[in-house]
Amino acid sequence: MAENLPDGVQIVGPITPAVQEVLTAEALAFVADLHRRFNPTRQRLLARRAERQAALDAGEMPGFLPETAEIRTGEWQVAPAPADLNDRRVEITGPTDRKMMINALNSGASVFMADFEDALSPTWDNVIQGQINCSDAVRRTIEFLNPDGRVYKLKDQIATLLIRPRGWHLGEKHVLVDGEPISGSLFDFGLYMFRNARELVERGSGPYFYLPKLESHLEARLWNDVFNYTQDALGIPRGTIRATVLIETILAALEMEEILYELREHAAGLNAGRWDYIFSVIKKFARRPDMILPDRSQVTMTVPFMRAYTELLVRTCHKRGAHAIGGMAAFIPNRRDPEVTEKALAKVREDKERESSDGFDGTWVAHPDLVPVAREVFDRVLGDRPHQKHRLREDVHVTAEEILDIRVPGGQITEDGVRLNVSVALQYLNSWLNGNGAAAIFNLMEDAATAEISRSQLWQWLHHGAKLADGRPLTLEMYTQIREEELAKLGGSGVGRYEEATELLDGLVLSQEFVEFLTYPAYELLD
Ligand SMILES: CC(=O)SCCNC(=O)CCNC(=O)[C@H](O)C(C)(C)COP(=O)(O)OP(=O)(O)OC[C@H]1O[C@@H](n2cnc3c(N)ncnc32)[C@H](O)[C@@H]1OP(=O)(O)O
Ligand SMILES: O=CC(=O)O
Ligand SMILES: [Mg+2]
Repeated sequence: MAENLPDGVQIVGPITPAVQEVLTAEALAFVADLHRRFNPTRQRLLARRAERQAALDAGEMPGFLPETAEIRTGEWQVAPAPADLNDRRVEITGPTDRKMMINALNSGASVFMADFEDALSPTWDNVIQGQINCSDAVRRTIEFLNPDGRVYKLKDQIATLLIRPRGWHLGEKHVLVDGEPISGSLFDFGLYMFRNARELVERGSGPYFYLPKLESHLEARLWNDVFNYTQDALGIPRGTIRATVLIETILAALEMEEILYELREHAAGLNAGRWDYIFSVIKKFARRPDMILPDRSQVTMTVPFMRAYTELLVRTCHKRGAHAIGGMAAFIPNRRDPEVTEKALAKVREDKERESSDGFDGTWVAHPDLVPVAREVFDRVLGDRPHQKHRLREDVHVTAEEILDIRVPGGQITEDGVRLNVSVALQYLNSWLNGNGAAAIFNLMEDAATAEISRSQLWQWLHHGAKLADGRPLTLEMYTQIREEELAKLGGSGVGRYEEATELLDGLVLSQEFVEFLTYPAYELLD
């Protein structure tokens, strides 16, 4: 393969046997073609993100789009769900690690989302091995021998597989097309399609995706164009691909109907991606001294602006015949600590009870031990029905002002909140640099989205000299002292990759400009 590369394609990562297996000349030609066709539009849309950000920085407020009013008032529905995506009451997510994928597929969840995004540190090894694991899962041949001798195999009954490729903003630096990094989205999506689409169709399923971090319906249109082209190129019918879009940016929350409309032939639902949503609220209004969020722990799903967005999501989906899928409660059980587990189960139950009674058709869990509680709660509401789309939620009337009114009643910034953000960000960055994109930190699931909240709050609070509950403003001196103390608690910069994690965090927090994604500078340090 390496000696037979398509014109204009270079591999700049190590050529291991796994790389040779995945990146055949044909596969590379396929993804390079996708990149050449669609990257110019991707670049234009990323530039448009920057323009919209500049307008928000200048004080403009977004709203529902006047130019798409006809889509919102028109009569249309998304395509019906395929049989193996009709009942999605419990969805487990996780990185594309081989053992975890087997555990997730066997977990009793209806769906498993294999994640090349928030939960994955995109090392060269992880993205390539992730493709092999996904292909083996599709063919049901995936097995794993644990160092302790345990053998992992698939059960007869497994979850339906969905794949989450990287967001539009990320590149894959190990493969260059005409001298530039290939789009991470097109690389993950294209390879999965090339290797598995026909096999999935023959098995009576299909290529199913979650689409992350969209900021507008034009970005959904780009995905739709990519889907149509790819299906034609692979000789499978249009509409075979099914995609669930994460509504996890505040700008996308104002374009939910338009996003479903753009993808209507391929749309399988929307998901309320709460963590990136909170991050996006912070990022989009980072320059606004009047739009500062309190401690992360106080921004719960029951604060008014999170209620407004999730209620609108259910109503929008059901009006258009799409599934509404709930998000991730971050509390995770600990098999070695019954008290932690009991608390996690109670918290997750509460979260899933709210979602199911709001009308969601299913939800996410982060750990196999949470599948039973989520299933029990959704079973109680859904019974034998696969979903509850008949609940149109016409009682919901959400205005753009309600989406944008991000005040948290009684919210405060505390020293504990600052410390927690510093410690979580350091621990997560260390984990990510070591190749683990999801980690249990203080009994919570942390991934790229939750870590973004922690580091962006620090930037915002420091940048605006935000007042703590005790009246002190957050200053550079206070941040530096807290960062030193928290780093010392973790063993200091000599441990693991904490030295780089600390430099990264300082860069993100102290920079004059808000860095758009922590993964931009962090990826430069990744193998
Ligand atoms: C904001 C968002 O985007 S949310 C979606 C993205 N985030 C995620 O998907 C996170 C998914 N969750 C995880 O990665 C993990 O649960 C973590 C990192 C939070 C905790 O992992 P661990 O500390 O290893 O958990 P723990 O030790 O309790 O694991 C017990 C067993 O469950 C397995 N397990 C834990 N989580 C998962 C999962 N999500 N999928 C499959 N298996 C899992 C472990 O592999 C382990 O298996 P074993 O007994 O066969 O060895
Ligand atoms: O991807 C999910 C989120 O909450 O972010
Ligand atoms: Mg997310």
